[in-house]
Amino acid sequence: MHRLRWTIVVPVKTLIRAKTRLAAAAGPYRTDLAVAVASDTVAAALRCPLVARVIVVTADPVPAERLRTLGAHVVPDPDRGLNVALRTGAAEAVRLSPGTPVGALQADLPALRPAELSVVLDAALEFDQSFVPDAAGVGTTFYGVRPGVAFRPRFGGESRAKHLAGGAKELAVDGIPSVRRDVDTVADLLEALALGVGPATAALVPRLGLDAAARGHDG
Ligand SMILES: Nc1nc2c(ncn2[C@@H]2O[C@H](COP(=O)(O)OP(=O)(O)OP(=O)(O)O)[C@@H](O)[C@H]2O)c(=O)[nH]1
Ligand SMILES: C=C(OP(=O)(O)O)C(=O)O
Repeated sequence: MHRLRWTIVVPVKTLIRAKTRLAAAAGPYRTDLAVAVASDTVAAALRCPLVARVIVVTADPVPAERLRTLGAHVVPDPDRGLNVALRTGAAEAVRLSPGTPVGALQADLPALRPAELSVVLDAALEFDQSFVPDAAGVGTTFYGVRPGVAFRPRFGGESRAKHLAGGAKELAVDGIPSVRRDVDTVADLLEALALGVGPATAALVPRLGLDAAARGHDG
């Protein structure tokens, strides 16, 4: 059966405020790590056959340039919070390709597998609004809508409950660990490494103090 291809909106925080929970482990490489995980996320999304376009929303010129080079379309972030950034990206998606489904994907999924994203996007076409909970079962890593349905992301904090309350369908979570593995802490990063991260994150990992951090407070 013919399947619609998606526009995926990826929000990328200004680097000076990014990945603060990994600051102790990453030290001077904190901003490099934020760019690396976003690069691996965007590159994997662009390799997914059900993705027609990736729109990055950021106010920061450094990830903007890097992610544009990978093939993303970049739009400026109005800097009024994550959900405003996502709605800005979704409005651009509708402007560029009316009638296509639009999804929001967190930027910190360095183990993302294109085939697992395909499973999610295929399932998401069955529902007006749907989402994937993060690995902890508290937050959200993907939220999407069918063409013509209002795009109402509710990311931030306990967003799994917020998306359920907003009427979005929680998609089946089996077999998609790479879509759910967001990386906020050292423990998350170690789990992503066990799944297998993309090349940008893999290149940076030897420089991070992961062994010390895993033994210490943040693990
Ligand atoms: N464009 C944009 N992206 C945001 C904003 N706030 C958060 N994000 C993105 O949303 C996702 C989740 O962000 P957070 O967990 O809040 O922040 P983080 O930088 O990953 O980590 P912490 O600093 O440790 O909270 C990441 O993809 C961020 O890049 C925002 O105001 N604008
Ligand atoms: C913003 C969210 O994620 P994080 O856990 O990265 O803060 C969220 O899950 O809604």
